[in-house]
Amino acid sequence: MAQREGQTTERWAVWDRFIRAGKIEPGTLGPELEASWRRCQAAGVDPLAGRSTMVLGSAEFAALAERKQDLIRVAKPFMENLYSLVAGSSFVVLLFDEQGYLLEAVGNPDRILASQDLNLNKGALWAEAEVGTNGAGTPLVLGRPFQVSGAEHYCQKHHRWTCSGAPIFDPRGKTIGLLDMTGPVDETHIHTLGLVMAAVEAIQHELEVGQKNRELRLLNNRLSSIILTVTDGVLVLDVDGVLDQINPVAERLLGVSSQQAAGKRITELVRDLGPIRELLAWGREFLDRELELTSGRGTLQCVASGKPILDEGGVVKGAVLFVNPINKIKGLINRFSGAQATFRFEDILGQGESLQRAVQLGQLAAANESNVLLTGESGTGKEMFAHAIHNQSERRKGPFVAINCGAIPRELIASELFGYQDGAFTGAARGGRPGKFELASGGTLFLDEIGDMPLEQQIALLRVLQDKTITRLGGDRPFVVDVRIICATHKDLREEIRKGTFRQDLYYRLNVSMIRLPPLREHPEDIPELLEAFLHKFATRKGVANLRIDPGVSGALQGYAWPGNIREFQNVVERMVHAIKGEVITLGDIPEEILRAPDAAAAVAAPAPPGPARNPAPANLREQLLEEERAQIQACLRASKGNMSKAAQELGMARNTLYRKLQKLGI
Ligand SMILES: Nc1ncnc2c1ncn2[C@@H]1O[C@H](COP(=O)(O)OP(=O)(O)OP(=O)(O)O)[C@@H](O)[C@H]1O
Repeated sequence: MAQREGQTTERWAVWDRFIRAGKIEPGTLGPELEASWRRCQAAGVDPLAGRSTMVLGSAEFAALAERKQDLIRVAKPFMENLYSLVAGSSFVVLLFDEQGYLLEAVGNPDRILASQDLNLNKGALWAEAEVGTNGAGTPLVLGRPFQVSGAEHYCQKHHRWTCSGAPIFDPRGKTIGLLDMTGPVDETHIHTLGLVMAAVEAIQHELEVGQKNRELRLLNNRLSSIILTVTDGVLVLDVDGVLDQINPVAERLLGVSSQQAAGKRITELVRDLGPIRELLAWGREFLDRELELTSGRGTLQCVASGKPILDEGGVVKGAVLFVNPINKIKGLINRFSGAQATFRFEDILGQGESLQRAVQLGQLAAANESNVLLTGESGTGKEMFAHAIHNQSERRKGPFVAINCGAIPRELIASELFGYQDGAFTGAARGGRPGKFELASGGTLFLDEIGDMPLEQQIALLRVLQDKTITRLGGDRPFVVDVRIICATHKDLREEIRKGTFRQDLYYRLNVSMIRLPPLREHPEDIPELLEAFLHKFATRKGVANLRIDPGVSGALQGYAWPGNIREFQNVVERMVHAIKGEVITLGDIPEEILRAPDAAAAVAAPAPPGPARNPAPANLREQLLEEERAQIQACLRASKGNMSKAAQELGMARNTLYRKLQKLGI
């Protein structure tokens, strides 16, 4: 005690010398204290005062306390704990904010301080520049724990105290407050600062845990809302394969609520457990594997991906499965691969009898489920009919999948049609792949160029048509498929049967409804309508309005045999629209090769459709054109019963021009 008093007196002498003469003998004061005193001096702190004059009003303090509520809530129990160690003494435990405003006090500050009226109240500022070197303001300036005892305080009125303060930091190292223990100077003990530091450590830890908990709650909320809103079925498993949680989509797929599912084993729900076992045992994730889920409504084929849940050490703690019914995937594939029927019967142009007969048969076929065989030359509209039949059938909401049997290498047809299992052959995609039959399930499969299908695939196709099941290449289980077949061919299948390249039994299976599409040369009466429609289509695309057709153009086109049928016709019209300069399509715009063709030349010379056979009557082009013009004018004159004005108007020319032409053409 005598030694401490001695120290106090000595310190007081140092202080006194400094206050009076601004001098400190070397080695008589620690460097932090010396620097602090000099700061106080420079700030003009009155060494004889020491009363806080910066006190927050009640509203300001309420706002500050609200901002600091987390700190106060967490620190308070630790302050009480600290106080309990010195209860009965005159110590107080004080909590400040990062600027030095007093936030909270435990113990009774008045007992040692009130008599001095120093304003150690909540909301009072105890920064160094306000009340000189002290156990709150100075550690805040230093940024580390610090003890100020007796005459180490810059203001004399504080010389009766000992203050031990330690700043409180947030996890990123930012000062957020300060904890201080203040008591009578004669009870100064270096351990007091240690106690304060330990309490600060605990407060910081608690704040960090609170922050982490808040972050975890937020993360958990985010994850929950993702799981609740994703369109995949999500199943969360523990490491033993027991369901922890499922999302609403999985509830629908499995036909059970999340509560009913919790606790179930995945073994009760999935047939082929291979990938899930590896996932839970080794954390080996998998992507887009096919799984069969046993739901309340039976077996559901799904595509699933699995991810392990790992702890920090990389140990598997569970797994998440994302599942989608395979039909949904197929629907998406079909949508984005264009596997949709675009045409309807309304899009099929032509009122000619032969075409209309085909349309009627097509509409009949759409009304039932029987297989359809479309025959006809290339470009006659077989695929268009297949679309239209699908779109008018009960299956219109299902997929329309087309495959051209003539365009796929023979050895790939089977895998294209029936799909294959994982590892079925070298080069097969991992996880296997569904075939067109599976993709078309619930809809229509259009087998184009069926006449080109190799015999061995014809046998397989026949089997599918009989059993309504398919087995993937390399697979051992047959799947039920619900597919309507529409076939098309430009070949004469009876002839192919005779040659032995097409199976008769398959022919009868497919040929339940046979629709023959006439070649265009058999319905040239539809050419004006087709011409009008295609011209309009391509002119609109080109941005040309009011495109007109010269008389005679239709007739010339009607005369050509169109071996490529409506497709060829459409292409020619497109070329003509691209080539024209003005707004009128004239005979001169028709491509040479069409006008030169024997049939067209004959038609121009004597435009009298229809009929498949034409007399070839080659003539030079100029003469043909003149002949055509002559025929048109004569027809107009007949129609107007010799009325020149009416005929000229009909022909789109002035009366004088018509007279001139009559003369020139010798009419
Ligand atoms: N009656 C029609 N009305 C309008 N456009 C048609 C008509 N018939 C065919 N087309 C058009 O002709 C083109 C060829 O038709 P589509 O592909 O259906 O013929 P296809 O008989 O299946 O030919 P291929 O045997 O060569 O595959 C398409 O652009 C189609 O839109």
